[in-house]
Amino acid sequence: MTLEEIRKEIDRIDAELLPLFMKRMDCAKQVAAVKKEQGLPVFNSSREQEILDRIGSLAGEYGGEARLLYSSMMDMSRALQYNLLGGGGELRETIRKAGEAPEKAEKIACLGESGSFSNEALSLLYPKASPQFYQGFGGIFAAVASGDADLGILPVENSSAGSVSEVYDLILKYRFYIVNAATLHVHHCLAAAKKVDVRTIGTVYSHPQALSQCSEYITKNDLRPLPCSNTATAAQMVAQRQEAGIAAICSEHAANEYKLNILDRDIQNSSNNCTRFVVISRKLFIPDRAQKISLCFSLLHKTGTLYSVLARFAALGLNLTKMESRPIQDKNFEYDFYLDFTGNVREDATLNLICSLHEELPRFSFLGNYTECE
Ligand SMILES: O=C(O)C(=O)C[C@]1(C(=O)O)C=C[C@@H](O)C=C1
Repeated sequence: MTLEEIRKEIDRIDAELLPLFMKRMDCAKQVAAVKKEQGLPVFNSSREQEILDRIGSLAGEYGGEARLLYSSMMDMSRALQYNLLGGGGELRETIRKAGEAPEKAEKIACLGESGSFSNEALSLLYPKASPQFYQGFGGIFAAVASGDADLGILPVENSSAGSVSEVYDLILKYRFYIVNAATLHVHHCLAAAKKVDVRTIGTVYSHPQALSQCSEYITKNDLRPLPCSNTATAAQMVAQRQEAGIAAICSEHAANEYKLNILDRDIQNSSNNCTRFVVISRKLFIPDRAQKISLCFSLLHKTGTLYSVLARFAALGLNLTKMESRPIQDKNFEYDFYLDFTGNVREDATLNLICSLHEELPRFSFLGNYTECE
Protein backbone atom coordinates (compact mmCIF):
# COMPACT_ATOMS: atom_id res chain seq x y z
CA MET A 1 0.00 0.00 0.00
CA THR A 2 1.18 3.54 -0.66
CA LEU A 3 1.38 6.11 2.16
CA GLU A 4 -1.69 7.81 0.75
CA GLU A 5 -3.67 4.55 0.79
CA ILE A 6 -2.60 3.77 4.37
CA ARG A 7 -3.67 7.27 5.46
CA LYS A 8 -7.08 6.78 3.84
CA GLU A 9 -7.42 3.53 5.80
CA ILE A 10 -6.48 5.38 9.04
CA ASP A 11 -9.13 8.03 8.28
CA ARG A 12 -11.74 5.29 7.76
CA ILE A 13 -10.81 3.63 11.07
CA ASP A 14 -10.92 6.99 12.92
CA ALA A 15 -14.37 7.62 11.47
CA GLU A 16 -15.50 4.24 12.86
CA LEU A 17 -13.87 4.84 16.27
CA LEU A 18 -15.34 8.28 16.91
CA PRO A 19 -19.06 7.30 17.17
CA LEU A 20 -18.04 4.45 19.48
CA PHE A 21 -16.07 6.86 21.67
CA MET A 22 -19.05 9.21 21.78
CA LYS A 23 -21.35 6.34 22.68
CA ARG A 24 -18.99 5.40 25.51
CA MET A 25 -19.10 9.01 26.80
CA ASP A 26 -22.93 8.92 26.63
CA CYS A 27 -22.79 5.77 28.80
CA ALA A 28 -20.64 7.71 31.29
CA LYS A 29 -23.42 10.35 31.47
CA GLN A 30 -25.97 7.62 32.21
CA VAL A 31 -23.67 6.10 34.84
CA ALA A 32 -23.41 9.56 36.46
CA ALA A 33 -27.21 9.77 36.74
CA VAL A 34 -27.37 6.31 38.39
CA LYS A 35 -24.52 7.17 40.74
CA LYS A 36 -26.26 10.36 41.77
CA GLU A 37 -29.44 8.43 42.55
CA GLN A 38 -27.60 5.73 44.51
CA GLY A 39 -25.06 8.06 46.15
CA LEU A 40 -22.10 6.15 44.68
CA PRO A 41 -18.63 7.64 44.17
CA VAL A 42 -17.52 8.44 40.60
CA PHE A 43 -14.20 6.64 40.90
CA ASN A 44 -14.32 2.85 41.01
CA SER A 45 -10.75 1.60 41.02
CA SER A 46 -11.55 -2.15 40.87
CA ARG A 47 -13.89 -1.68 37.87
CA GLU A 48 -11.18 0.27 36.04
CA GLN A 49 -8.59 -2.37 36.87
CA GLU A 50 -10.87 -5.10 35.57
CA ILE A 51 -11.36 -3.22 32.26
CA LEU A 52 -7.64 -2.49 31.86
CA ASP A 53 -6.62 -6.11 32.56
CA ARG A 54 -9.18 -7.45 30.07
CA ILE A 55 -8.26 -4.93 27.35
CA GLY A 56 -4.54 -5.44 28.01
CA SER A 57 -4.71 -9.17 27.42
CA LEU A 58 -7.13 -8.93 24.45
CA ALA A 59 -4.83 -6.44 22.68
CA GLY A 60 -1.91 -8.89 22.40
CA GLU A 61 1.24 -7.13 21.20
CA TYR A 62 -0.47 -3.72 21.71
CA GLY A 63 -1.43 -4.52 25.33
CA GLY A 64 0.54 -1.59 26.84
CA GLU A 65 -0.73 0.95 24.31
CA ALA A 66 -4.32 -0.27 24.66
CA ARG A 67 -4.18 0.04 28.47
CA LEU A 68 -2.95 3.63 28.10
CA LEU A 69 -5.71 4.48 25.61
CA TYR A 70 -8.44 2.99 27.82
CA SER A 71 -6.99 4.56 30.92
CA SER A 72 -7.21 7.99 29.19
CA MET A 73 -10.79 7.27 28.10
CA MET A 74 -11.75 6.44 31.68
CA ASP A 75 -10.04 9.66 32.87
CA MET A 76 -12.30 11.55 30.46
CA SER A 77 -15.31 9.51 31.52
CA ARG A 78 -14.65 10.41 35.17
CA ALA A 79 -14.03 14.08 34.31
CA LEU A 80 -17.40 14.20 32.54
CA GLN A 81 -19.13 12.61 35.53
CA TYR A 82 -17.51 15.04 37.97
CA ASN A 83 -18.62 17.93 35.78
CA LEU A 84 -22.19 16.62 35.97
CA LEU A 85 -22.17 15.66 39.65
CA GLY A 86 -19.83 18.31 41.05
CA GLY A 87 -17.79 16.01 43.36
CA GLY A 88 -15.41 17.08 46.14
CA GLY A 89 -18.18 18.94 48.01
CA GLU A 90 -16.16 19.90 51.06
CA LEU A 91 -13.18 21.23 49.09
CA ARG A 92 -15.51 23.02 46.64
CA GLU A 93 -17.09 24.79 49.60
CA THR A 94 -13.71 25.74 51.13
CA ILE A 95 -12.59 27.23 47.81
CA ARG A 96 -15.92 29.02 47.29
CA LYS A 97 -15.74 30.60 50.75
CA ALA A 98 -12.09 31.71 50.46
CA GLY A 99 -11.54 35.45 50.91
CA GLU A 100 -9.38 37.54 48.58
CA ALA A 101 -6.59 38.37 51.03
CA PRO A 102 -6.10 38.56 54.80
CA GLU A 103 -7.67 41.76 56.17
CA LYS A 104 -4.64 42.21 58.39
CA ALA A 105 -1.33 40.42 58.07
CA GLU A 106 0.59 42.18 60.77
CA LYS A 107 2.51 39.31 62.24
CA ILE A 108 4.59 37.54 59.61
CA ALA A 109 7.11 34.87 60.61
CA CYS A 110 10.38 35.22 58.72
CA LEU A 111 13.78 33.51 58.72
CA GLY A 112 16.86 35.11 60.24
CA GLU A 113 17.42 38.68 61.27
CA SER A 114 16.69 42.06 59.82
CA GLY A 115 18.42 42.15 56.43
CA SER A 116 17.88 38.49 55.54
CA PHE A 117 16.74 37.68 52.00
CA SER A 118 13.43 36.42 53.46
CA ASN A 119 13.03 39.87 55.03
CA GLU A 120 13.57 41.48 51.61
CA ALA A 121 10.97 39.22 50.00
CA LEU A 122 8.53 40.00 52.81
CA SER A 123 8.99 43.77 52.36
CA LEU A 124 8.29 43.33 48.65
CA LEU A 125 4.99 41.51 49.28
CA TYR A 126 3.84 43.23 52.50
CA PRO A 127 5.59 46.62 52.79
CA LYS A 128 3.63 47.53 55.94
CA ALA A 129 4.10 44.29 57.91
CA SER A 130 6.63 43.92 60.68
CA PRO A 131 8.52 40.63 60.58
CA GLN A 132 8.86 38.23 63.51
CA PHE A 133 12.22 36.51 63.16
CA TYR A 134 12.92 32.80 63.72
CA GLN A 135 16.23 30.96 63.38
CA GLY A 136 14.88 27.87 61.63
CA PHE A 137 12.18 26.91 59.13
CA GLY A 138 10.52 24.69 61.78
CA GLY A 139 10.00 27.73 64.04
CA ILE A 140 8.15 29.57 61.24
CA PHE A 141 5.72 26.67 60.72
CA ALA A 142 5.24 26.29 64.50
CA ALA A 143 4.48 30.04 64.81
CA VAL A 144 1.81 29.85 62.09
CA ALA A 145 0.37 26.67 63.65
CA SER A 146 0.05 28.23 67.12
CA GLY A 147 -1.36 31.51 65.81
CA ASP A 148 1.69 33.48 67.04
CA ALA A 149 2.03 34.56 63.42
CA ASP A 150 -0.71 35.27 60.82
CA LEU A 151 1.51 34.25 57.92
CA GLY A 152 4.99 32.83 57.36
CA ILE A 153 7.40 33.48 54.48
CA LEU A 154 9.74 30.73 53.25
CA PRO A 155 12.34 30.25 50.52
CA VAL A 156 11.38 27.18 48.46
CA GLU A 157 13.86 27.08 45.61
CA ASN A 158 16.86 28.78 44.08
CA SER A 159 17.66 28.93 40.39
CA SER A 160 21.15 27.50 40.88
CA ALA A 161 21.12 25.57 44.20
CA GLY A 162 17.68 23.98 43.60
CA SER A 163 14.85 23.15 46.02
CA VAL A 164 15.01 23.74 49.76
CA SER A 165 14.03 20.18 50.67
CA GLU A 166 13.50 20.95 54.36
CA VAL A 167 10.82 23.52 53.48
CA TYR A 168 9.04 21.11 51.11
CA ASP A 169 9.05 18.46 53.86
CA LEU A 170 7.47 20.96 56.27
CA ILE A 171 4.90 22.10 53.66
CA LEU A 172 3.92 18.43 53.20
CA LYS A 173 3.82 17.84 56.96
CA TYR A 174 1.74 20.86 58.00
CA ARG A 175 -0.29 21.30 54.77
CA PHE A 176 -0.96 25.00 55.39
CA TYR A 177 -2.29 27.02 52.47
CA ILE A 178 0.05 28.93 50.18
CA VAL A 179 -1.43 32.40 49.68
CA ASN A 180 1.29 34.41 47.97
CA ALA A 181 4.66 34.04 46.23
CA ALA A 182 7.56 36.15 44.99
CA THR A 183 10.80 35.64 43.14
CA LEU A 184 13.76 37.70 44.29
CA HIS A 185 17.03 38.33 42.42
CA VAL A 186 19.71 37.36 44.91
CA HIS A 187 23.10 39.10 44.85
CA HIS A 188 25.64 37.93 47.40
CA CYS A 189 28.60 39.86 48.69
CA LEU A 190 31.60 39.02 50.84
CA ALA A 191 31.59 41.24 53.94
CA ALA A 192 34.04 41.57 56.84
CA ALA A 193 34.44 43.73 59.94
CA LYS A 194 37.48 45.56 58.51
CA LYS A 195 38.26 46.71 54.97
CA VAL A 196 40.88 44.07 54.14
CA ASP A 197 42.16 42.22 51.07
CA VAL A 198 40.06 39.16 50.19
CA ARG A 199 43.27 37.09 50.31
CA THR A 200 43.45 37.59 54.10
CA ILE A 201 40.07 35.87 54.57
CA GLY A 202 40.24 32.17 55.47
CA THR A 203 36.72 31.32 56.72
CA VAL A 204 33.30 32.35 55.41
CA TYR A 205 30.03 31.98 57.28
CA SER A 206 26.62 31.83 55.66
CA HIS A 207 23.45 29.79 55.14
CA PRO A 208 24.22 26.45 53.37
CA GLN A 209 22.10 27.59 50.37
CA ALA A 210 24.15 30.80 50.02
CA LEU A 211 27.42 28.83 50.40
CA SER A 212 26.23 26.51 47.64
CA GLN A 213 25.22 29.46 45.41
CA CYS A 214 28.76 30.90 45.81
CA SER A 215 30.66 27.57 45.62
CA GLU A 216 32.83 28.63 42.66
CA TYR A 217 34.02 31.82 44.39
CA ILE A 218 34.68 29.88 47.62
CA THR A 219 36.82 27.30 45.77
CA LYS A 220 38.64 29.90 43.68
CA ASN A 221 39.61 31.90 46.79
CA ASP A 222 40.43 28.82 48.87
CA LEU A 223 37.90 29.77 51.59
CA ARG A 224 36.62 27.44 54.31
CA PRO A 225 32.78 27.52 54.25
CA LEU A 226 31.02 27.20 57.61
CA PRO A 227 27.22 26.99 57.83
CA CYS A 228 25.06 29.46 59.78
CA SER A 229 21.29 29.49 60.29
CA ASN A 230 20.92 32.34 57.75
CA THR A 231 22.85 35.02 55.88
CA ALA A 232 21.88 37.94 58.15
CA THR A 233 22.88 35.99 61.29
CA ALA A 234 26.26 35.31 59.63
CA ALA A 235 26.69 39.07 59.01
CA GLN A 236 25.70 39.90 62.58
CA MET A 237 28.13 37.32 64.02
CA VAL A 238 31.06 38.55 61.91
CA ALA A 239 30.29 42.12 63.05
CA GLN A 240 30.16 41.10 66.73
CA ARG A 241 33.35 39.00 66.65
CA GLN A 242 35.49 41.66 64.90
CA GLU A 243 38.05 38.91 64.12
CA ALA A 244 40.62 39.02 61.32
CA GLY A 245 40.36 36.30 58.65
CA ILE A 246 36.58 35.76 58.83
CA ALA A 247 33.82 37.08 56.60
CA ALA A 248 30.13 36.57 55.89
CA ILE A 249 28.34 35.86 52.62
CA CYS A 250 25.19 37.96 52.77
CA SER A 251 23.16 40.62 50.96
CA GLU A 252 24.49 44.16 50.59
CA HIS A 253 21.52 45.18 52.69
CA ALA A 254 22.61 42.90 55.59
CA ALA A 255 26.25 44.08 55.30
CA ASN A 256 25.08 47.69 55.66
CA GLU A 257 22.66 46.81 58.48
CA TYR A 258 25.55 45.34 60.56
CA LYS A 259 28.07 47.99 59.41
CA LEU A 260 30.36 45.52 57.64
CA ASN A 261 32.78 46.38 54.85
CA ILE A 262 31.98 44.89 51.47
CA LEU A 263 35.09 43.15 50.12
CA ASP A 264 33.52 41.78 46.93
CA ARG A 265 30.15 41.99 45.17
CA ASP A 266 28.08 39.62 43.03
CA ILE A 267 30.08 36.56 44.06
CA GLN A 268 27.31 34.03 43.29
CA ASN A 269 28.01 31.36 40.62
CA SER A 270 25.26 32.61 38.33
CA SER A 271 24.56 36.22 37.42
CA ASN A 272 20.88 35.29 37.19
CA ASN A 273 20.54 34.00 40.75
CA CYS A 274 16.88 33.96 41.84
CA THR A 275 15.14 32.60 44.91
CA ARG A 276 11.43 31.87 45.00
CA PHE A 277 9.54 32.51 48.26
CA VAL A 278 6.05 31.39 49.27
CA VAL A 279 3.76 32.69 52.00
CA ILE A 280 1.94 30.13 54.18
CA SER A 281 -1.33 30.63 56.07
CA ARG A 282 -3.74 28.58 58.19
CA LYS A 283 -6.63 30.17 56.31
CA LEU A 284 -7.21 29.96 52.58
CA PHE A 285 -7.16 33.19 50.55
CA ILE A 286 -7.51 33.26 46.76
CA PRO A 287 -6.97 36.58 44.99
CA ASP A 288 -9.10 37.18 41.90
CA ARG A 289 -6.10 37.24 39.60
CA ALA A 290 -4.56 34.07 41.09
CA GLN A 291 -2.48 32.30 38.45
CA LYS A 292 -0.60 29.56 40.30
CA ILE A 293 -2.10 26.40 41.83
CA SER A 294 -0.21 24.21 44.32
CA LEU A 295 -1.25 20.75 45.40
CA CYS A 296 0.19 17.55 46.78
CA PHE A 297 -0.77 13.88 46.73
CA SER A 298 0.69 10.40 46.75
CA LEU A 299 0.09 7.68 44.17
CA LEU A 300 -0.71 3.99 44.17
CA HIS A 301 2.19 1.89 42.87
CA LYS A 302 0.62 1.25 39.47
CA THR A 303 1.84 1.85 35.95
CA GLY A 304 1.02 5.26 34.50
CA THR A 305 -0.61 6.84 37.59
CA LEU A 306 1.57 9.99 37.55
CA TYR A 307 1.24 10.23 33.78
CA SER A 308 -2.53 10.06 34.02
CA VAL A 309 -2.70 12.88 36.63
CA LEU A 310 -0.40 15.14 34.60
CA ALA A 311 -2.30 14.41 31.38
CA ARG A 312 -5.49 15.76 32.95
CA PHE A 313 -3.83 19.11 33.67
CA ALA A 314 -2.34 19.17 30.18
CA ALA A 315 -5.79 18.51 28.68
CA LEU A 316 -7.02 21.78 30.27
CA GLY A 317 -3.98 23.69 29.00
CA LEU A 318 -2.58 24.11 32.55
CA ASN A 319 1.19 24.29 32.53
CA LEU A 320 3.24 22.34 35.11
CA THR A 321 5.85 24.72 36.56
CA LYS A 322 7.27 22.70 39.45
CA MET A 323 7.30 19.12 40.64
CA GLU A 324 8.98 17.77 43.74
CA SER A 325 8.80 14.29 45.21
CA ARG A 326 9.65 13.71 48.86
CA PRO A 327 9.77 10.41 50.78
CA ILE A 328 6.82 9.80 53.13
CA GLN A 329 8.09 9.38 56.71
CA ASP A 330 7.84 5.79 58.07
CA LYS A 331 6.97 4.36 54.63
CA ASN A 332 9.73 2.73 52.65
CA PHE A 333 10.17 4.27 49.21
CA GLU A 334 6.70 5.79 49.04
CA TYR A 335 6.50 9.41 47.99
CA ASP A 336 4.40 12.53 48.28
CA PHE A 337 4.35 14.62 45.12
CA TYR A 338 4.21 18.41 45.30
CA LEU A 339 3.06 20.18 42.11
CA ASP A 340 2.68 23.80 40.93
CA PHE A 341 0.50 24.56 37.91
CA THR A 342 -0.64 27.70 36.17
CA GLY A 343 -4.40 28.24 36.53
CA ASN A 344 -7.29 29.72 38.51
CA VAL A 345 -9.66 27.49 40.49
CA ARG A 346 -12.52 29.93 39.92
CA GLU A 347 -12.68 28.51 36.40
CA ASP A 348 -15.19 25.64 36.39
CA ALA A 349 -13.11 23.06 34.51
CA THR A 350 -10.08 23.65 36.75
CA LEU A 351 -12.18 23.46 39.92
CA ASN A 352 -13.81 20.22 38.71
CA LEU A 353 -10.38 18.72 38.07
CA ILE A 354 -9.04 19.67 41.53
CA CYS A 355 -12.20 18.30 43.18
CA SER A 356 -12.00 15.05 41.24
CA LEU A 357 -8.33 14.55 42.19
CA HIS A 358 -9.33 15.25 45.80
CA GLU A 359 -11.70 12.28 45.64
CA GLU A 360 -9.39 9.95 43.73
CA LEU A 361 -5.86 10.41 45.03
CA PRO A 362 -4.46 9.28 48.39
CA ARG A 363 -3.06 12.00 50.71
CA PHE A 364 -4.36 14.74 48.36
CA SER A 365 -4.29 18.35 49.57
CA PHE A 366 -5.16 21.49 47.66
CA LEU A 367 -2.47 23.89 48.92
CA GLY A 368 -3.59 27.10 47.29
CA ASN A 369 -4.10 29.40 44.33
CA TYR A 370 -2.19 32.66 44.43
CA THR A 371 -0.40 35.37 42.48
CA GLU A 372 3.32 35.32 41.85
CA CYS A 373 5.31 38.54 42.13
CA GLU A 374 8.36 38.47 39.80
O1 LIG B 1 -18.39 1.82 35.79
C1 LIG B 1 -18.42 2.90 36.36
O2 LIG B 1 -18.71 2.99 37.58
C2 LIG B 1 -18.12 4.12 35.66
O3 LIG B 1 -18.26 5.19 36.20
C3 LIG B 1 -17.56 4.05 34.29
C4 LIG B 1 -16.05 4.08 34.27
C5 LIG B 1 -15.63 3.92 32.76
O4 LIG B 1 -15.50 4.90 32.09
O5 LIG B 1 -15.52 2.75 32.34
C6 LIG B 1 -15.59 5.40 34.77
C7 LIG B 1 -15.23 5.61 36.07
C8 LIG B 1 -15.07 4.54 37.04
O6 LIG B 1 -13.93 4.74 37.83
C9 LIG B 1 -15.09 3.21 36.41
C10 LIG B 1 -15.48 3.02 35.11
